[in-house]
Amino acid sequence: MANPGQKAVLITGCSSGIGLRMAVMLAKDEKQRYHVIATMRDLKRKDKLVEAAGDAYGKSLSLAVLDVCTDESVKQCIDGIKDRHVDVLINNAGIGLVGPVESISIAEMKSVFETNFFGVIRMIKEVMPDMKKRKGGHIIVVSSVMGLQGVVFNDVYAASKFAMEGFCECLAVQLLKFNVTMSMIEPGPVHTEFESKMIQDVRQKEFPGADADTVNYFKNVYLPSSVDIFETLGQTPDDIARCTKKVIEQGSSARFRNLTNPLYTPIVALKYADETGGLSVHAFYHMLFNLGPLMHVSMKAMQYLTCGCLRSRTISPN
Ligand SMILES: NC(=O)C1=CN([C@@H]2O[C@H](COP(=O)(O)OP(=O)(O)OC[C@H]3O[C@@H](n4cnc5c(N)ncnc54)[C@H](OP(=O)(O)O)[C@@H]3O)[C@@H](O)[C@H]2O)C=CC1
Ligand SMILES: CC1=C(/C=C/C(C)=C/C=C/C(C)=C/C=O)C(C)(C)CCC1
Repeated sequence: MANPGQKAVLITGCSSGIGLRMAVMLAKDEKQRYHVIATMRDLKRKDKLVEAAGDAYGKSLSLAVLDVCTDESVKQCIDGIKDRHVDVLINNAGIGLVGPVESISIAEMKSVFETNFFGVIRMIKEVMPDMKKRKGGHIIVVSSVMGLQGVVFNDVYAASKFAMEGFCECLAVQLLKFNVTMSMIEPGPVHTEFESKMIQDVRQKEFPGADADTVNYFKNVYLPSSVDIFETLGQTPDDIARCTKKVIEQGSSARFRNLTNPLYTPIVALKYADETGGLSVHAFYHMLFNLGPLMHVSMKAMQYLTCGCLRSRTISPN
């Protein structure tokens, strides 16, 4: 339970990655400003979190079960919190999906939306009415740069994040009237289980329904480039946790969109440099299919050309 003066912070998806590091960092806040309700869908996966939390476990960090895909689970978790009082809701739980669209079933696509889109909405619907009544609160959503700029072969994942961006962009305006702040965290590639699950998943699949050329472009052109991007630009989950802590500290003056990776910002900026989409579609095509190994160099060049002005538009983890 939060002590007087402490903020109650509820985080979804704390069994690994970004959610786990956010929970630990906030629970170990030097000024003890937060009580963290770290949630996960399966408490059998709690050991890594409990170990990382150390002394904070049972004091400034408590655990609860929460599956964002189930109405009852969400309601039960929020009902279990004293006065249902959540000051900061961090929607972090999410799943990835890559591959040729032809080989992905509609059921698989729906399960991505069920977690990444409806999961967030389910949480917001449960917590927001109390925040509006209290005239205060902060809703944070871990979106992605892929919620702002699509990446080839990530069609469904990007769509689920775009959907959330649209939803939250609408809601942010209404919430302002109730003194409730909405902030999106927009990481680029981050080294977590998200990356290892993606690689493992691709190794197991045979991509039925997709033609040989498409499978070849996916496996032999996209995947090596994606691995390269993770190696060149990848951030740590601690970087994202630090950015998110800053956003919480900024409270009602926090920005709506918070890009965490200045090295990825030029890629997102292409869209705003040419709103017709011509520039981004053709630049991505060129980078992927024409540059190959030289993509590395061209990304570096783009970063040098754009570094100063764009870096000031990201939230720095340092
Ligand atoms: N890693 C990256 O490159 C990037 C990630 N993101 C976003 O960051 C967020 C966190 O991902 P990340 O830490 O990287 O990946 P991880 O796979 O390490 O963590 C995802 C977390 O979400 C949980 N989760 C999945 N489904 C549900 C569910 N139905 N209910 C509750 N929890 C669930 C997982 O729990 P379980 O252990 O039970 O599966 C896990 O704790 C996601 O929203 C992702 O889209 C954004 C940009 C880049
Ligand atoms: C930028 C870029 C590429 C890949 C980007 C990747 C792989 C981004 C991953 C982002 C993640 C993992 C976000 C999670 O939410 C390509 C297509 C290789 C080439 C064209 C330029």
